[in-house]
Amino acid sequence: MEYIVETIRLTKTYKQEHAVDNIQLQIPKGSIYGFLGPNGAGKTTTIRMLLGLIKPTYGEVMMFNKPFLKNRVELLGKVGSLVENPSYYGHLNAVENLEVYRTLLEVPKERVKEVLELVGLTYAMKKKVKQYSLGMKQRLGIAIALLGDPELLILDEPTNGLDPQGIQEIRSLINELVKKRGITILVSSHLLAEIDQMADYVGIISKGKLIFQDRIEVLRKRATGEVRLRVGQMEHARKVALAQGVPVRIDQEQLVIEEVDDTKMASLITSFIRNDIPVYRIQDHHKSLEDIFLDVVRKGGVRDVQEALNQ
Ligand SMILES: Nc1ncnc2c1ncn2[C@@H]1O[C@H](COP(=O)(O)OP(=O)(O)OP(=O)(O)O)[C@@H](O)[C@H]1O
Repeated sequence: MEYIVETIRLTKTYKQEHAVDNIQLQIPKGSIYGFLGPNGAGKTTTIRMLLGLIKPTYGEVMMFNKPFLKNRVELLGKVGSLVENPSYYGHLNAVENLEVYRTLLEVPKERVKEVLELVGLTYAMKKKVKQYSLGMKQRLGIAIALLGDPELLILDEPTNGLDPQGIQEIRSLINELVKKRGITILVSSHLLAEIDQMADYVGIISKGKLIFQDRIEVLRKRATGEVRLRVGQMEHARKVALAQGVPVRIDQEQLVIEEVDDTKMASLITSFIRNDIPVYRIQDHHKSLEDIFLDVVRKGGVRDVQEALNQ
């Protein structure tokens, strides 16, 4: 597998606190890599190191198979980024704003129109940016990031603060960029649902540690189902189930059974009835990715990830 970005034991320490702790990111070429973690987990610090905005305390960033620090100027020429709020001049319109960056990057004049088209802002290109909505400002930020025709686009929480329509627009834009232009995108978020809808790879960071990294399907596959029963005489019911060889646990006053086939379920219910255990409710419960993510983050360790995913 070809990786556009690979970090080797990347670490950033502030006053002995690990903001980023020994992480090995692997971002495959042509992927949308969702970098997921709760606020304060270390996403922005990692991204800042990837872009050379801050220096790692330890470890290394490899980009396009080259050490970042020794090839910084060349490598940054292939990267576009939107980190925190995009900087623009409110009293200028989108074309004028883009022109400022275009001159700095020394790219052809036509590029301004192309990127406006790409992010869907052509219709508002003559409007002063201070009159833009937050979503439009974010799209302008992405347009600026795209000016240099990057091979890698790094977006730090691009949907933060947007309304559902704005979020949807940014999401389609990201998907389109990968499909049409074949670029690689690293996009961070603290919302799993968002990453789930656009990323094909996911890295989960919690308290500075990368606690999961793989294709998003791997995470999804582990979202196995369970059956939840509300019964009387909970402890008695648990013993009856165990005696039948059905592993169960008690959670929130419910009996929880992992994937169990219909025959086994039927005989379990029959046993409950024979034992005078009332069965009030039976529910099929599919663990959502959000449940898994929260489990993983709450437990926050590599061994625990497996545990949480297998639960
Ligand atoms: N310049 C700094 N000095 C001291 N501590 C810092 C500094 N920058 C970040 N931190 C700490 O590092 C940790 C990770 O912060 P970071 O901003 O990378 O998290 P994040 O995942 O991007 O969260 P958010 O989405 O809230 O920005 C936090 O505990 C933060 O307080």
